[in-house]
Amino acid sequence: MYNPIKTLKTNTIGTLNMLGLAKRVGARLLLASTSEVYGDPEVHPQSEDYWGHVNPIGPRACYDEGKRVAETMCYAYMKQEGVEVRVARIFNTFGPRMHMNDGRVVSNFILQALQGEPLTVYGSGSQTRAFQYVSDLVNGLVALMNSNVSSPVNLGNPEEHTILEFAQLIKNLVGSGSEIQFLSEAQDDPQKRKPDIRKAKMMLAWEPVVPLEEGLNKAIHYFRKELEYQANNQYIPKPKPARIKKGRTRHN
Ligand SMILES: O=C(O)[C@H]1O[C@H](OP(=O)(O)OP(=O)(O)OC[C@H]2O[C@@H](n3ccc(=O)[nH]c3=O)[C@H](O)[C@@H]2O)[C@H](O)[C@@H](O)[C@@H]1O
Repeated sequence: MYNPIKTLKTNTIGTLNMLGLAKRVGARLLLASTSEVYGDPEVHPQSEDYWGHVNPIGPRACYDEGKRVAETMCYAYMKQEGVEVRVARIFNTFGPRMHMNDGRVVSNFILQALQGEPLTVYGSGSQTRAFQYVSDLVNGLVALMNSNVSSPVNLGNPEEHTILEFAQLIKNLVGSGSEIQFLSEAQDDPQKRKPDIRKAKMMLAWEPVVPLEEGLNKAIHYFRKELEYQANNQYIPKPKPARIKKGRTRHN
């Protein structure tokens, strides 16, 4: 996490401000919550009624607890002030136009594979994740906002892989000769994660439709183009033309 305190402020004060605004203008509020509210789960797959297993003082705490209190605030405003809320618990998502260098696994592995660098697996790589393509998520968010479901809903793709399998898959799709490098494991890294999406299926008639490989190929295509663009286009800042007042000459 780049800036834990700003992360905490955005999730708490930011959500509080938005709930206040929603109350004033009578808007329906969508909270982009996260699978991280389940922490390092002791229940698998994770359904919405699981309360989670979060270390409140660990390195992920400002994000996880920030999102948990954001959910708490949503339901306080709903009960006390009648604000309409929709809460999506978003599981790992990827796709074109994701940030190249945010350090998450999809962007890291694709960039490493494209550049012939080692793919950095933290720990043994036996931890699991399930990745959904961005357009599936967007369809789920639209369905949720248009529904009358005010309780939290998981949005994710239940196809689960180990991180090592995932590294090998990306390496193959890129056609890369990169090695796989094992680094020390991340502290408090959730060991298993997979959404139970029965609620979204039943109440929103939603489920992911984009197969993992198809989505990854689109993301790889995007990253390849970005790298080419960056290699061919150095950004050279041009000074703004001096604004000279009429009738007066500027002497520097
Ligand atoms: O989408 C989610 O639910 C959450 O996913 C991420 O958390 P995380 O699942 O840990 O995502 P990554 O940082 O992409 O890591 C996934 C796994 O890959 C591993 N990893 C990551 C990067 C890397 O270079 N190598 C590597 O092995 C991590 O240790 C972890 O086990 C984000 O940090 C959260 O913002 C988000 O809410």
